[in-house]
Amino acid sequence: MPSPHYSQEDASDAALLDVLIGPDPKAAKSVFARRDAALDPLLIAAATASGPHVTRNHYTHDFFPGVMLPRAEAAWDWTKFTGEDSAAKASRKRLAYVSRQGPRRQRLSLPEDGKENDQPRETDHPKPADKLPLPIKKRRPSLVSFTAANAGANPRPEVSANPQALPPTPHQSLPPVEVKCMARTRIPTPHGPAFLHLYHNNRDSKEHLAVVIDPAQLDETPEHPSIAPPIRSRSLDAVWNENETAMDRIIRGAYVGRLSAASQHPSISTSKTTKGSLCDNIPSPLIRIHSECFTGETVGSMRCDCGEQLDEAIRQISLPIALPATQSVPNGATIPGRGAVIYLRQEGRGIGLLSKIRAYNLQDIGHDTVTANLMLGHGADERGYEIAGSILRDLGLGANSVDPISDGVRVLTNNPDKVEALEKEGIHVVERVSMIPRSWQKRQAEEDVKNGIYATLPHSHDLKAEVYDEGAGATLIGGKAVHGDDLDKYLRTKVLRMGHILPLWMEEPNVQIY
Ligand SMILES: Nc1nc2c(ncn2[C@@H]2O[C@H](COP(=O)(O)OP(=O)(O)OP(=O)(O)O)[C@@H](O)[C@H]2O)c(=O)[nH]1
Repeated sequence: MPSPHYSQEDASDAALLDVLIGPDPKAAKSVFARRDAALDPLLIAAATASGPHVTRNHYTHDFFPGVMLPRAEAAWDWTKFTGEDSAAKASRKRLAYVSRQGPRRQRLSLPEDGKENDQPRETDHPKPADKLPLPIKKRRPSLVSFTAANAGANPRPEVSANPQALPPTPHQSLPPVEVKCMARTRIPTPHGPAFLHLYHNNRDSKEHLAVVIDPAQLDETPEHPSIAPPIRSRSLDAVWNENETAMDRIIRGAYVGRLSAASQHPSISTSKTTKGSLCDNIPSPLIRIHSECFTGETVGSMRCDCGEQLDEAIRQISLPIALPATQSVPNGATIPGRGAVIYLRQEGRGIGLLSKIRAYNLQDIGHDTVTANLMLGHGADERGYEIAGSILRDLGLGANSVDPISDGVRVLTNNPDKVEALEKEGIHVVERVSMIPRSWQKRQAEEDVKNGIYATLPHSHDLKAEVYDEGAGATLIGGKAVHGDDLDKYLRTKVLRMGHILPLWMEEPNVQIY
């Protein structure tokens, strides 16, 4: 019964509500009354209060959108359902979509009741440089280490259904990282052929990659394995389901040798069958853990050395390896270079491209790369290497892999933290190989010539003459050396503030660090 102070319109609304939520007259005779009646008002309220015009932050707007506004008309022209003609439509009062909230700028600067998103974010108001905490590296929570039992050829990375089964970890909510290579294909590069592997994982939704350099695999057949054991993905070569066909395996890249119209050999599911005849004295595979850098690798930015480093890593890994004479290879041998670049999608040292772009602007007004990150509320370095560890294990490159193909790896990096992180993942680092910027190598060589150490530039060693040539912005794969003031400042900061191991031989006194 409507309350006596209701208007007539209210009363009709109340009557409608009553019809919608009141007891069903037919059901009234039944033994069971409607049990969902109490929910109906909630459902109606939810249905009417949501819709394409309502967002989480705009729930206090009038819930009926401006259906008559020109912009909304095409989508919400209800007159065509009511048979209203255009004159009647034009004479009808045009509804306007009116917000009862204050302007966003006002709400952000004057948080009323601590509602989410009403608080200014740290990135909106960078901290002054002199109020910053120490540059402690903020990393993603470290993950539990893999065991031989759970590493290797998992057909599908899955979260364990039984949390009891997980080994104890300070972050109980995180399952162990599992990766699965979804596809592999041959990529010809300026430095030689590579195999690109695309990985999925159970930790983030990013597609991390492995560029495997092992061209000996191209000449391999099941009957004629190569001298060094091939670097292959266990999860890719696994049998994914009992119905998979040879063509399924070929399409995802689980094949042996070189794929062509005339040659298609699906791989066999265990790496043992494709394992080459182990030769002693084969150096451990050379690897690099590389973090995505859109600006350096795609745009050719000379603010950092990332593009050059990616190119240089692929180049160095592709260099042929001379094997000394041993019992198994009495005359010695030269085998193609072998190793991998694990390409992690952790742009901007893990802070993302948006924040990195903001950080660049802070750098332009005088802050270095570390300070800029801190001012934006980020850590100096927010990267993690657990996924890299899992990918290396999947490729048989960790001592704790299922069926490892080497005892350890040689790592191309100047960053000691990376070495430490890999060791924590159970990947044995037998050697750290420095990544000296090409322009520094050239300058060093010129110094040596000046000092009479060489008569000419020492182009005879592994760096080809043309690689020395500085090409502005030539940081892309197959490019030359990159050089510039911004880059020098960046490199100096990495050495002086981030502990990267590089000789600052070209140090000039009085150069301000940015
Ligand atoms: N936040 C931020 N990230 C940057 C900047 N310049 C490059 N990066 C990112 O830094 C990452 C590469 O890290 P670096 O610190 O250059 O080198 P590293 O990988 O730690 O060490 P190396 O193995 O020796 O190359 C990439 O993800 C780049 O996008 C910068 O100015 N600010």
